[in-house]
Amino acid sequence: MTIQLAAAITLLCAWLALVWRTLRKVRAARARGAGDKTDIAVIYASQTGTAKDMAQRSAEALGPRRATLLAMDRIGPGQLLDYKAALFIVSTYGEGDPPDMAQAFHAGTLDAASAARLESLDVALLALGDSSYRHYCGFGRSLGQWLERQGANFLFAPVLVDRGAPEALLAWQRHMDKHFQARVDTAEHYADWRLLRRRHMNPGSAGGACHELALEPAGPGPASWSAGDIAEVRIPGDGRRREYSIASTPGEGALHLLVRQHTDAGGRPGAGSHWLTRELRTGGTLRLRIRENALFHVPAQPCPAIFIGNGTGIAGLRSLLQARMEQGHYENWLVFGERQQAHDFHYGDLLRDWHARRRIQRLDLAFSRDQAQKHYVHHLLRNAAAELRAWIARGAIVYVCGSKDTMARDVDHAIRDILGAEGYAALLERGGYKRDVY
Ligand SMILES: Cc1cc2nc3c(=O)[nH]c(=O)nc-3n(C[C@H](O)[C@H](O)[C@H](O)COP(=O)(O)O)c2cc1C
Repeated sequence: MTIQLAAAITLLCAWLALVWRTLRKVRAARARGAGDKTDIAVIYASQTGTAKDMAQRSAEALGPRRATLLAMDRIGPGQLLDYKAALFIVSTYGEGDPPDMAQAFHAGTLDAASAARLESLDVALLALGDSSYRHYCGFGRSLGQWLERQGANFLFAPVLVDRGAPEALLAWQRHMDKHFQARVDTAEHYADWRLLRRRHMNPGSAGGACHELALEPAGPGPASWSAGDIAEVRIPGDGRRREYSIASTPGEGALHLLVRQHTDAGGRPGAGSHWLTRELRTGGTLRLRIRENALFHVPAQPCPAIFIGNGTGIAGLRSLLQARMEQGHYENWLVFGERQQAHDFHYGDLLRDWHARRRIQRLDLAFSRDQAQKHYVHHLLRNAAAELRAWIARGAIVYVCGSKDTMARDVDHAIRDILGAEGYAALLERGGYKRDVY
């Protein structure tokens, strides 16, 4: 064989290999449905919807041809290089932990050796948190450090947002404008809502007075929300927003909130709860917006559901139960705790009626001060361990709403003990454990 012929064959082989590789890439991209793939990924990790909302607004500003909006459980660290740029918008939970939807991504980043180097990736980070927590923006910061270690190119320094601070959101808006010519809407879209009625729910209680507020939009158009969503309320003359679980469904004709009067350490009334429960007059208006709490909605399918809560946590559970009634899904188990049955059994008549009519199959109540020995919801769960296992084996979803540092913590320990490490992990894995705790 002459040298020229050998060279020609080598060239032909190289060319064929190139054609084959290109075809394979195109086919793989088609298989991923990536024919219309965008350059920018807007990736969010959110528990109660704030980060998701800001991610949606950022993706909208970039436009669908440039940006793809992705929940963090839809992408792994290994797929980041499918994009030229990744914008991360994440919140922090627990003790500096990631939101539930970020657990798998987070686990992937802990194994730094296996993840790709990210030198070719432009990144930006918006971290939401609350500086009254010890690990302020803990997950956002550790994500930022990981991105840096992988060599990603930060377009601008991470932006940390303390309790929705408008200045920080404006900084994000400015950066997005400068680097992407995208104008993110950071305005808070509050609307006027009118107070229709207010009723005192727990006269004679040893705890703070609890009031139910019934509200309707003051402007035109029907209001819409899903059971489990959160109402953010602005109090006049006070920069901070207050968050309340919505206690009703739109089908009931009004938006209900359960507000407990708070007093600070010096016995002074809390500004927000005081204004809502005392100063706001019937017929008066307040500024409110609804935040979707997508991880705390009822399932569409008729699987069993267990609702666990204490105190004003009954608000979120009540709306979920009402939604279940509207769906005709009656395999419900409610575990509720408060202080005294005579004063603190919020929605007691309704809940007993649902129970009597088998709309709630099982109703377990713990009134801590009705007997000498303290009795709480986690005790009820431990006493019903076998049944809890059976419900969960049948695919039950567990909802927890109420106090984070006491009830939710103790309930979490009880559930772990009852299910064992494997059962607990499996419940998390299938998205069967939903919490709205504060
Ligand atoms: C139970 C709970 C735990 C939280 N833990 C932290 C924390 O450790 N560090 C922090 O900065 N913020 C913490 N936060 C505040 C949230 O990160 C903050 O409210 C954020 O805006 C929520 O965003 P999301 O709605 O997208 O989940 C916590 C909030 C809750 C309700």
